[in-house]
Amino acid sequence: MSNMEQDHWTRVKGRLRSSVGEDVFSSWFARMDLEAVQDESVHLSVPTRFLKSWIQAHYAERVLDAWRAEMPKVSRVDLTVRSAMRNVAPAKEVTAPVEARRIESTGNRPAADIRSTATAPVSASHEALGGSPLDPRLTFASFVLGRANTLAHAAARQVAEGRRGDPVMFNPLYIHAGVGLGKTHLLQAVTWAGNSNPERKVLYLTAEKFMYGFVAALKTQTALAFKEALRGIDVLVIDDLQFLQGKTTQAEFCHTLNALIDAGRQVVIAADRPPSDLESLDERMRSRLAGGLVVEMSTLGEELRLGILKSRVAAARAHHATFDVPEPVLDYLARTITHNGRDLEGAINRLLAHSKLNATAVTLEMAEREVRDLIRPMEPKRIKIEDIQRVVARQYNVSRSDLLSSRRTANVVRPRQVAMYLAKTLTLRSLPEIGRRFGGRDHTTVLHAVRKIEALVGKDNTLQDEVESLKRQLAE
Ligand SMILES: Nc1ncnc2c1ncn2[C@@H]1O[C@H](COP(=O)(O)OP(=O)(O)OP(=O)(O)O)[C@@H](O)[C@H]1O
Repeated sequence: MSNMEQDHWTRVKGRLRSSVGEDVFSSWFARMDLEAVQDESVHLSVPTRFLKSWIQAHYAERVLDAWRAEMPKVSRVDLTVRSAMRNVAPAKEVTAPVEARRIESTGNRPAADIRSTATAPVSASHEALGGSPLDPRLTFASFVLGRANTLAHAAARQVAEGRRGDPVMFNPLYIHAGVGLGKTHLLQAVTWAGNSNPERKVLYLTAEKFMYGFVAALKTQTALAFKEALRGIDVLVIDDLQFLQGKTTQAEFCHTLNALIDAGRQVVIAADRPPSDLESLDERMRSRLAGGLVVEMSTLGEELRLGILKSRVAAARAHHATFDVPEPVLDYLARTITHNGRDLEGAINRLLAHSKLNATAVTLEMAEREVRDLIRPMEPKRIKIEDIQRVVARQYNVSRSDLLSSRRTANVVRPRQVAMYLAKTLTLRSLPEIGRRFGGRDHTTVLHAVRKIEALVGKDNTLQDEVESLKRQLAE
């Protein structure tokens, strides 16, 4: 690779860093390498499939924009997985991405490596069907109930307790929530409980396992057997659906889902967003997913956080009888570690490690010191395109369907352009996706709107005030 290409690459990284911020950059782009620049194509590589699919789903356009700003002739960016090119280790690759995600998303090894290592026998049928590994601790018994998850829990229980041949009440059951709010816990609880009935077969697969299991099966010509196996089960549980990538895999997923639902089998799905936001799936698929019961688990309230902490302490005490965390310390942790369940678990693991290794009792002072980095500022609210359309429609006194319609009168055109501009600047959605969400418009229409409002905001104080006010309303 020439020095000039290396210079370009350094500058592209600089652009990416300033466009996404240091944290995002170091999480997703720090391990990205430039392989080659050929004519109009740039070849980049990353070390894991997980990074590849994440970058493709969330940052493809930004990477391309950064290259275009540097080298206008670039029209495409190809992303490959380094390990896959240099060494083939299929068994590892299936599980590695999940591990990577767990660690990257917390910056804190989940186990703190002192959690219980006891493994209950995994259901034979689950194993035989090639299900993803199950954590024996993630059961209904250890799932703490609160306002955030009552409905999801009730629906999950209902599915788990169903019997072969029972009419299926809601299909699919689709649970969505932000990172670390208990989706995997609930789905694995369904799997454990469902498989405790010898009559039923419940299969838990991460979307990655579905993808790689399926792709591997295709390569070894056993796709039919894989599909048959899937169809022979009573409940299919799919975790992290947002990672389902690739046209063939998605088409297969749709066939499997349709076949199962039509045959009266239950499907349970979890993802980090509602079906309507799963951009990479086609419209028919999204509506099929939304056609059962869609339940959101919201952020963990303080009481629920306290409950989770207490259950973690109780679980730790089963192996470390002298371990104790005084009430005021638990209250302090529940009040300050607001982010997700994984951080709560990490906090208890650290206190346990510290008190064991130093043979000291847990105090408030120790807790404050040990968990300092888990206390994060509140993340800005994730803004949805629907929210933007609602707030803009209200401000300009038009209806949301006006914004999505083909009407071209001035009182509708300007609000529509403002809404598109906000969708581009406040969300990570791509131009084609925004176009689709605004009544199926072309991406060039969105680009035109974004540029127009960008230019006007610089000159027109009234519009600038309106846009600022909309941003404030959306942040509330
Ligand atoms: N209601 C709850 N009761 C008990 N533990 C919980 C609860 N909610 C979350 N946790 C714990 O928080 C941790 C993270 O939860 P989990 O892995 O289920 O999150 P997730 O929503 O699947 O996250 P991701 O989006 O990263 O996959 C786990 O240790 C889990 O046991």
